[in-house]
Order: sequence, then C-alpha cells, then structure tokens
Amino acid sequence: MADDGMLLNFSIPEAGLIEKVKFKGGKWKDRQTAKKSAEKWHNKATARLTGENPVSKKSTTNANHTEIGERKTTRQISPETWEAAKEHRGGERETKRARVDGEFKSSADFRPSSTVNATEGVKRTEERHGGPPPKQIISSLFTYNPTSITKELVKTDPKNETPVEPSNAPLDPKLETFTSLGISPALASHLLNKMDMKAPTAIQKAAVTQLLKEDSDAFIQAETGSGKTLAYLLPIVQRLMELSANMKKRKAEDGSGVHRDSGLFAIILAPTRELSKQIATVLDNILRCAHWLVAGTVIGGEKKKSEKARLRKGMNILVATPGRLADHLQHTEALDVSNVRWLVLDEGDRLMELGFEEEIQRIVGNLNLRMRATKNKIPGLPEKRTTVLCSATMKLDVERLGEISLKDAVHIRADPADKDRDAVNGEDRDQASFAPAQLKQTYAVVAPKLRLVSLVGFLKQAFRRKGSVMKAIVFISCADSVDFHFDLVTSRPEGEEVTSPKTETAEPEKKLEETSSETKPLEKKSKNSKVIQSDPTKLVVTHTESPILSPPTHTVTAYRLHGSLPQSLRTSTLAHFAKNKEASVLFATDVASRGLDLPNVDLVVEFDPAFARDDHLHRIGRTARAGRDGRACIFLMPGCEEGYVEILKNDRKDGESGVNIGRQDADEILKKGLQPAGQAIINGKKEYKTAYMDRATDLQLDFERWVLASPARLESARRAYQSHVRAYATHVAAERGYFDIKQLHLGHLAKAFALRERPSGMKVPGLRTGAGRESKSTRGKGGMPKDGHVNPNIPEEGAPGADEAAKMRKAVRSKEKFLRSAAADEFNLG
Ligand SMILES: Nc1ncnc2c1ncn2[C@@H]1O[C@H](COP(=O)(O)OP(=O)(O)OP(=O)(O)O)[C@@H](O)[C@H]1O
Repeated sequence: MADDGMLLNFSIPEAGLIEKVKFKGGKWKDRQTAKKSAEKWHNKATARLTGENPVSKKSTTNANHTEIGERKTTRQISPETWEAAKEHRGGERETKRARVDGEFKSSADFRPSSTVNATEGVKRTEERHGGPPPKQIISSLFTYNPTSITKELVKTDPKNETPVEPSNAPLDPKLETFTSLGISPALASHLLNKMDMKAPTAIQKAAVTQLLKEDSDAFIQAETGSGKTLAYLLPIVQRLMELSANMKKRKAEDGSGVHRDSGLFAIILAPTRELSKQIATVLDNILRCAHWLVAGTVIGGEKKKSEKARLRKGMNILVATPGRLADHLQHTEALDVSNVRWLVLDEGDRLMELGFEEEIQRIVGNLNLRMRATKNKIPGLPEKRTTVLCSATMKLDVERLGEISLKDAVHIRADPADKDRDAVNGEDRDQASFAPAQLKQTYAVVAPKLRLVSLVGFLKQAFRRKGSVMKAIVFISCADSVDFHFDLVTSRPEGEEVTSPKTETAEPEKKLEETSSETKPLEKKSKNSKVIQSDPTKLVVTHTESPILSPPTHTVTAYRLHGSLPQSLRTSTLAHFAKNKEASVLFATDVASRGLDLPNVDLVVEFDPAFARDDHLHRIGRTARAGRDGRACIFLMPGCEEGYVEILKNDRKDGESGVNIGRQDADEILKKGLQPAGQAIINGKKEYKTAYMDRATDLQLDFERWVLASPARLESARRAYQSHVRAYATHVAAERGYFDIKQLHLGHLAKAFALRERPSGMKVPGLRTGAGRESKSTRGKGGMPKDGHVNPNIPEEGAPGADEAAKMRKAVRSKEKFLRSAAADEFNLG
C-alpha cells in the first residue's frame, strides 16, 4: 500500500516477477555457471518481493556462519530449520533444534559406525556437563579463507629434471670397500653376506678411518639415514676383535681371547628405549661374526633385578639410556666400568633436549674416576678412553654436551668439502645440517578450515595406487591430536564389526587410563574432577585398518604412537609398523622423529610443522634413507606460515635455488584425493569441475556429525584442538615469525577438528597432563610466548583505521583469554 492511500492490486505472474534471462553462446560450462548464479539471484529477488524464505528454495552451499542447531544431511536447509534459525535469532517461540537423521547420504567414502544421531550425542553431552549445548557454527569450507602469498618456486618439467645424486647412499663398491678402511676381511664379508652391505657410506668411510687410526675423541655429524650407527659400531667391534686376537696370541691367563668376563669395554648411550633397542639389534647382527663378544642393554622398562643379573653375568658392550645407567653405576656393584675405553653418545641433541645433561655428567665423572683407579690393565687395551658424540644436527646444546664429554675432539663429516663450503657461505650455514639430496620435498598451502579434509584427501591420493606408497608417517604436534586423528580415520562404516584381525589391543598401564576404539570411545583421565575411565577391561587400540583411507583394491592400516602410550605398546606398535609389508600410515608425535630406522617409509607428512628446524630435519629424515628415494610434504597455512618455505630452501645443500621443492594447494589436493579420475556421472548428472568442493563439504559434515554423535568423541576433539593450539605457541623463538599464534584463526581452526563451537565457549574437563616441550621459563602465561610480539599491522587507538583495529585488538584479546584459560596444564607432546 502506498502512503498516499492508493491501493495497488495486482497478481504475481506464474513465471515470477523478474524475467529469467536465457544464456546463449560460449562454452556449455560457462552457460551452466551463469544460469545457476542467475537462478540463485532470481530466487532471492523474488523472495524479497514476496516475503518468502529464500533458502528453502535453493541449496545454500556457501551459507557462511549459519548459527543454527544442526544441518540436514544434504546441504539444503529445510523450512523447519529455517524457522528454527529465525527463532534462534530472536523469534517468539522457543528455539527448536533441527532434526538430524544420522544417515550419511552423500559421501561414498566415509560413513560413521554410530547409530546414535548427532542430536542425541549433543543431548548426552548436555546431561554430562549439566548445561545447554553450545551454539553450533556450521561454516562453509570454501569461503572466507585467507589467500596464499606464495607461488610455485621453480616450475620445471619433470622430464627435464636432472636426476639428483643421493647424498647418504653407500659409496661405489668398486672404489671403496670396508676392508680398504681397515675392517678385517671376516667382518667385511659378514657385512656383505649377512647384512647386505657392499660398501661403506661416506660418513662410515670418514669415521671408521679416523677411529681406527687414533684414540682421540670425535664428533660425528652427518645427515639422517647416512649410517651413523655403523660408523661408530664398526671401529669398536673391529678394535675388540683385534684385542681378542692379541690376547690369544699372548696366551693370556686361560689361553683364550676376549669373552664376556673379560670386562666391559664400550658403552653406548641413547636418549630413548626405542633407539637403544634399535642399536642393540644392529650390534647383535654384527656380533654374529664374533660370537665371543657379548652385548647387553640396560634401558629400564623391566625389573632392575633382572638387569643386575645380566650385568653380573658379564658383557663387553653395553647399550643404555642415561638415567638407567646412572642408577646402576650408583647401586649395582657388579657393574665395573674401569675397562671402558669407548663411550658413545648417540643422538646428542636429543640427549640434551630430554634433560640428560646431569646424568651424563655423572656418568662421565664416574668413568674418569674408575679408570684412574684401575691397576690391572689388559694388555693391548688403549690407555685412553675415546668418547664419540653423534648427531645429525648441530645445536648449541650439542656443543654444551661436547664440552662435558669431549676433549680435543675431531669433527668428522661425510664430505670434507663441507667445512670449506661453510666457511664461504658464512655463519648461518656454518655447521648446518641438510636433508638428503634425493628427498623430494613439497609444501601444501591449506587454510585452517580445510586442513582436516585436505589431510584425508592427501592420504587417500597417496595410497590410491597399490604399491605407490608403502608406508607413511604423519607428524602431529601433540598426543591428544594424534589420538583424535587416529580415531577419526579408523572409524568403521555403519554396522561393520569392530574387531578385526589387524587390531592390536593391550591393557592400559596404571598411568594411562584410556581407551580408544569405535565401540569403546575415547575417555580420558580428568585431572580436576577425577572422572576417570578406570575400567580395566577397556583397551587401547594402537593399530587397525582405516576404512576411509583404504581404496577398493587394498587395505591401509593406521597406527598411532605418542609418549603417553605405555612403553610396551609403543614398542610393539613400532615393531608391527616396521614389519608390515602392506600399506600403512603412522600418526605420531615427535617421539617417532629421532633416529628410528623404519624400513620402506616412502612418505613423511608434517601435518603440524615441527617446533624447530632441527626437529623438522629429523622428521623428514625418516624417509630417503641410505640412498633410497623418499617424499616429504609439510602443511602450511596461508599467510605468515608460508615464510617457512625459506627454511625448506635451507634444508638443501644447493641452498637458495629451491629446486626440488614443489607447491600444492588445498584445491589441488582435494581434487586429486576426493574427485575420481575422469568425468563421472552422479545421480544422472555429469560431475562438474567443482565436484570436489561438494565432496569435501560432505566429508567435513560427516566428520562433524561423527564427533557430535558421542560425548567422548566431542571431548576428544576439543582436547585435541586445545592441546594443538597450546603446542602451536611453543615454536622456537627464531621461528615464531612464521608460526605467530596471534595470526591463528581459532574459529577456522576448530573446524579442522570437526568442531562446531566457538573456541571461547569450549570446556575440556581434565586435559591430559604431561611434560611440555619448553621449560616454563621460556613460556609466558597461558602457554603464550613470553616475548609474544604485538601485531605491527594493528593501528593504535585514534589512528586511521582505528575502528577496525579495535575489533582486531578485541579478537586478539579474546584469543589470549582463550589460550590462558586452556593452558592450565602443560600440553602433552610426547
Ligand atoms: N654401508 C651401508 N650399506 C647399505 N645400507 C646401510 C649401510 N650403512 C647403513 N645402512 C642402512 O642405512 C639405514 C640408516 O642407518 P642409520 O640408522 O645408522 O642412520 P643414521 O645416520 O643413524 O640416521 P639418523 O640420523 O636418522 O639416526 C639403516 O637401514 C642401515 O641398515
């Protein structure tokens, strides 16, 4: 009705108020796109005129931040939902939550097993926490994402790429042999025939020559997978074999050579039990050609009594963890170290990182003291002890370890030219360590909202062709997040049996009261409320098949590994993963990054970038070992994180050129991983080029529903998210410019954990406790870096653009508040 009293009375034509345009000419695809957007606009405009609900007419794929109860399984919002949303925004009636049928209509790839629908899950959460469920935010995956600032560094045609010579491979057996380094023919033929080692690697050549020639201390530095273990073991075994032969010649006491009672001659210290066991296995393999030499381990994890009994029986080479050895030195009389002439500190930087400085000081002091007190010297035994420090990377704390343990040490490197090159390249690259040259590195630029689906897409693509990727390791920043991702990818389709022959379970140890399987969802210890899942029948699953990652042709097994798992489980999981000859993927924290020699790992994914460059080098070093090929991909978020490409360039000896560093973005990953090759016909329609977006959206919604369907999963997702954010704040100061916590979009990131809640309203009862990565002194309140810098892009109050700035400041403040509230405990990285 018009203001002047005139009454307008006309009917709406059937075709609508606004005439529809016909599109002619051009490509069919362009016409379709134009038609669709015109239709959308037409519906909206008609609805505005008629006062109808526009969304009920048309799909709302791009509806951003729809604060409503729950979305239907298809991406259309029903009239009831629309009503509910209207009421939610201040309508008169009581807010209704939209119904969800819990059915997975759209994704062929992923269907959760639970028959519990999302609304019931939320209700149960509500009962548990005694309050209304938090508002749900269902945002589109493909809108409001930050834009990337990097481009492909060097676009080379793969055909024109010159093959890169492996840098950690064994040398040419025609030119170099073990015997030419001074290794006895017996030992050399054992290496060849029983261990399939024809020639030494470059670091073995340098180290064996040096350590057989002189008794001076040494620092062995070489890239990952270059054979450092044999580089220090071979000279020790060779020298002991010579000692034994000499004793036989001299007809010592009982006329025999070295045997287990002759004394302990060498100690090898490694930072973890896993590594110690690995070294002990290599040593046992070598000693098969010198069976009179006996090796043993003291690494904890078993009763000290049995370790003492072994020490009493006698051994010539001991592999130990520092804590346990220091303990035995103090309390086990049978442990006589007066004859120890070789001390090896393997993975030196990790020994320091794990805080073994004091123990190592005690051990070195003890060895010095007992050596001086020795009266009965064995003829042929060196006068002086040789200490060898080993590391793939060189950090300040390795230098400190060197100060404690080494005297006038020789620096042994694989390529003697490295020193000269360092001198030319200046301080930054001095003593730098590099990734193996043959390793192919890529980085994936993925916005926070797209991280979860992109990871799944990436892995699906990697395992698509049988035999293309045998084993992959996905590095994740913290234990909670490992658990979440493992549980998600191992969820079973509806109605399928949970128990599978590939599922390994174990009773949890006292410290870890948790369970993680589809039927027995993740429930964890609550620190504050003591709501503890202490049912001893609950089991921990560490490996099982992953339906979502398995292509139709074969099965992919998923594993998980982190420091909060009981030692026995960690060991058996690693052993199982190492032996598995089928496609498998290990989700792990940095506990799997150092020294572990897992065969046939073709791909390393750094889903969460490492806390420091050295850790990154160790992680990617799990592949491309001993001259073999390997691939590594790091996920970076658009923006400041992309600056990390500089670090990737520095991984390479060739430096700045950036050759061999490829770039991918989320669209590319999703297209390859989720969209089948060729053009498919779905529901009678030809798939169009953005089909991957629909698939990704469906997958994301499936994940979100999976999380919502059980209170335990919801809790696990929240815990993973919060631990992840706190871990993010602990990147080393030098790299915080790339990983700036203040630039992190917490809301978007929540979507990567399949959460639909605001970060500020998230409550996690009883986060897992555990040692944080950095000491308290290096972290400020709430896990924020002490030197957390202020974003220079935010103008001061009163300055131009101050309104926007005020909003940004508010966002930053609430982010900090969230971090503080979430950081009551240390996050668990182990
Ligand atoms: N001379 C050789 N010929 C063939 N293979 C070898 C040789 N030396 C070592 N290897 C193999 O190379 C792999 C890596 O060896 P090792 O674990 O000692 O490397 P590393 O330098 O200690 O690596 P990291 O720094 O990651 O600990 C092992 O599988 C080992 O069997």
